[in-house]
Amino acid sequence: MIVTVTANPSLDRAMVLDAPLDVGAVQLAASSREDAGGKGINVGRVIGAAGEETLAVLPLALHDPFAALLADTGLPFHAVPVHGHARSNLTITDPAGVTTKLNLPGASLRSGETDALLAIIVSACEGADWLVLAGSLPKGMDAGFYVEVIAAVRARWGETAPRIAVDTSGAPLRAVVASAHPDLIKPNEHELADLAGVAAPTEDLMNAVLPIAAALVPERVGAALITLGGDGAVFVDGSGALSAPAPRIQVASTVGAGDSSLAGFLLADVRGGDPSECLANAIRYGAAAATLPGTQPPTSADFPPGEIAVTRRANPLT
Ligand SMILES: Nc1ncnc2c1ncn2[C@@H]1O[C@H](COP(=O)(O)OP(=O)(O)O)[C@@H](O)[C@H]1O
Ligand SMILES: O=P(O)(O)OC[C@H]1O[C@](O)(COP(=O)(O)O)[C@@H](O)[C@@H]1O
Repeated sequence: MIVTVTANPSLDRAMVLDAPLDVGAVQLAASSREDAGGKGINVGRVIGAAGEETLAVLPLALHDPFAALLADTGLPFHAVPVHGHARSNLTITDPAGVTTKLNLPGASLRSGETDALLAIIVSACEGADWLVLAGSLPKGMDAGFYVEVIAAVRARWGETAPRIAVDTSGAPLRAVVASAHPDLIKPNEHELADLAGVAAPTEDLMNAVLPIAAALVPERVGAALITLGGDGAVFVDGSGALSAPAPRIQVASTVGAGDSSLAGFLLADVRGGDPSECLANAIRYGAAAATLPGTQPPTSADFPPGEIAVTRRANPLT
């Protein structure tokens, strides 16, 4: 079972343009769709669509229009009652597949609501294989919330605690890496560079991120899956490093591609795959997500054709 946490869910509105985005002009969009989004929800939807057991934990206000969209997904969820409505995030995709994302900070949680969220996450982890802590934290929430969650889950479940994957950025990611030793992190190249305090690489992404990721593993994190958009992904764990290029695809919307990669990785892992199979599945799912409009969960029917070539890499630090 894979439990996902989305502390800051988002009603994702995706607009498709039939001409490049003209900043400052009035422009007619060709189409639009709305999805119940947020990183943990997206991960859970992919896992559920693949037939594996999953539970999404999230804060949700009574009468929030987000609830109807979430119910439509069929994703099993446990909602913690809160006052603030889910934010809306806007994505604009042009004919070349260039995606512009405008994300809101999300409504603050009151302190009792944060405590309730923490308690529900801990109890939801009973018997789980993985706990996925994904996305930003709502405005005003302490950047150490995920650290607190990880400590509480491990204290409650001890030897039987799930492995913990974290897909976040900025201060919450720094806090987790500084003190919580997650089993897996999934930054992209920008989030990894920000974490390491270096400029984000702009070329030769695989070779650029390998030493940055390797410096974190295994002292600070058990493993790192670094996704690189159309350049593929890199995986580093205690036994070494792997890389795989992304297939060439027709991009519809890259929203949810990173979440789908993480879901693909975890799906292969819970089905007994080795790191190479997990990385290949991450690439397949990420690329499949990018071919779908909006934030839709891909399935194996959406996989791009062909094999994913995984390469074992020399340790860049030796
Ligand atoms: N333009 C693209 N072409 C092919 N695959 C892509 C493309 N963009 C994303 N992907 C796939 O999705 C994965 C995750 O994308 P990425 O943009 O790195 O995630 P994030 O949304 O977290 O930044 C990539 O590793 C790749 O497999
Ligand atoms: O929580 P954050 O970091 O603000 O991101 C939320 C947004 O990211 C998404 O989860 C998509 O994430 P990815 O494109 O990185 O896979 C959207 O559904 C949501 O609008």
